[in-house]
Amino acid sequence: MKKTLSLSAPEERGQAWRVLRRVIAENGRAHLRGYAVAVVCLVLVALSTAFLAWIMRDVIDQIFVAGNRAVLFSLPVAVFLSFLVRGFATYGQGVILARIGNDVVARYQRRLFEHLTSLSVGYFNRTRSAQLAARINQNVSGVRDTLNLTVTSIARDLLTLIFLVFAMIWQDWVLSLIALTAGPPIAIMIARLSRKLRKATRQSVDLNARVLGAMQETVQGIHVVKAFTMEAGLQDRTETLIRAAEERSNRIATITERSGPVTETVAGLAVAAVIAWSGYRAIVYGTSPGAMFAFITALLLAYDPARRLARLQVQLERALVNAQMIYEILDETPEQADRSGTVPLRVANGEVRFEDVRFGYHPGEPVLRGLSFTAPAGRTTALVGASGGGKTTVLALLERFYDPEAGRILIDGQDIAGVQQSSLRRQISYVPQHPTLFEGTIRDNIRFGRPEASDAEVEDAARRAQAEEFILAAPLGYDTPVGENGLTLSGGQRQRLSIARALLRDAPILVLDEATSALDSRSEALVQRALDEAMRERTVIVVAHRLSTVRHAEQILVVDRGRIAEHGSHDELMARPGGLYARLNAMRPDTVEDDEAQEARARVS
Ligand SMILES: Nc1ncnc2c1ncn2[C@@H]1O[C@H](COP(=O)(O)OP(=O)(O)OP(=O)(O)O)[C@@H](O)[C@H]1O
Repeated sequence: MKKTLSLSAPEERGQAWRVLRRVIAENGRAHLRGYAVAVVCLVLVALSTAFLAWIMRDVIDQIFVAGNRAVLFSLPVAVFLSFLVRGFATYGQGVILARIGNDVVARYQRRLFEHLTSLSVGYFNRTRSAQLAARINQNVSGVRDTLNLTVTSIARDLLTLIFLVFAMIWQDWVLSLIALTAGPPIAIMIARLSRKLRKATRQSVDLNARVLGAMQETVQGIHVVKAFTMEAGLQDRTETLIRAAEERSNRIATITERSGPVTETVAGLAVAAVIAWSGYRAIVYGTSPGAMFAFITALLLAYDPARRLARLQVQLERALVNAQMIYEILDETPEQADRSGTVPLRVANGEVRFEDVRFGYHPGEPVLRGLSFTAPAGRTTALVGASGGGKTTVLALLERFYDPEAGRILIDGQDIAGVQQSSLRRQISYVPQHPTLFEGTIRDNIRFGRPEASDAEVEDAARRAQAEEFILAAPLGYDTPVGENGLTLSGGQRQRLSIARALLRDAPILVLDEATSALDSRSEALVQRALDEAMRERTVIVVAHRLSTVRHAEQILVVDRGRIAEHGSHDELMARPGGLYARLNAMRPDTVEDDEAQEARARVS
């Protein structure tokens, strides 16, 4: 954003033209026919308007001066007909342009949605999601306006103006010259206003996006807001934003409206000069009043489209800023895009290998510092270690949410950087720490695991994930809609749905980030049973928080500051006195005995 603001004026203008050309190139062709009809309508509007000015000469000279009865019927009918044409043509262009505009909005929404889903996780880390949605919402309408304003301004106002200027020159070229002196000062003024408007528009969109984003985040986190009595504090912070957004909107309105007084003043001067000069000629040389009347009618009629063109230029400027902001999102390239020549991943056993992997989310802040391990096929590998050591990051790299800076990640000997991402992710079931539920029914949410799965398969997965009992107890069973973020479900229930989704996927590799939040013992036991089912006969890499998961893992890796500090089975690692694992275990609030007691409780329930 800063880059754009610091551009020099000609560069900015060049950029605005490029955006305009791009919007037209990308959308114009699909609507060529619609635009052609709209242009015909607009030309009719322009012609009928110019015709009205033209006919005024005969109205004055023939009816009022010459008293010609023969035209008393034909001239009013001609005036009426031109109004009729103008009315229908205005309706036609209005409806057609609105429809095209709506289609353009829909196209950009589709494009943006598709593009956003293709962008890397890193992009969303850098962007506040609520603000992104608000920004898109505001800017998409800008693209629609860019196209429609261009068509309307060129086809209706510019043509009307050209026709009227011809009518004026035809009537009296000296008077036309006087009238046209108003043009250059207005053009210079508009150019200056446009520059100011570009900056204000960008700031306004950003501020409004922050206001809407703040509201959305507050609604989403309403429990925390209330629990921490954050209402007043949040209101204060939002109030600052709202006030800044209001101030920007006022500024935009002031700049936009500033074209009014200047246009009026300059145009008023030109009209006054025309009246003075033509009046003088009528009085001194006795020129026909009809010619003068026709000229002044043309001049007054030209005034409206000229004023609209001046305003349109200003509005177009705003729309182009909006369009440019949309392109800034659309031009964002996915960091993990498939390279050319990638092949599908073929998994035979499902062995996962990290070779000297180095990675950091930000330059100069390494998170993984040469991490190597092998997760044997069909076995469970548990990652344990102090918070912030990089365990979740290991899972994220395996899913290829990010690419390592150095080192390789191999699945059955194939470097995941060289395989198609979709094929990689199809071979992995992912159970995140915080399960996400989407708008739709319980069945829909499980089916995301494998969209082509039958109802019976969905239900089987739910049963194996220990979720069937609460699903059947829900009002509509599997067809019960889940609230936004699954608010109607408990934490444990959400986790079990998330596990059911992974079970349905039935991939050879299971990546599991165990929830740290404590569940009650019955729920915990049910989740554990669901996990045991999910982990059977697969390669499992689990960030383990439950002691039972750790103890049952064939291999435990202790991750410490981005490296594997120790590895082995639970018993092997416990046997190392003073070892990191032994120390970590000593710090755990739940001891092995507790864990066993918990398992016993689970068996009872
Ligand atoms: N999306 C991100 N952007 C920037 N830094 C991140 C991101 N995710 C994690 N980090 C940083 O990377 C480091 C490792 O985080 P990671 O989540 O992998 O640790 P962890 O071992 O899983 O911790 P925990 O047990 O608390 O979940 C931390 O210092 C964290 O601040």
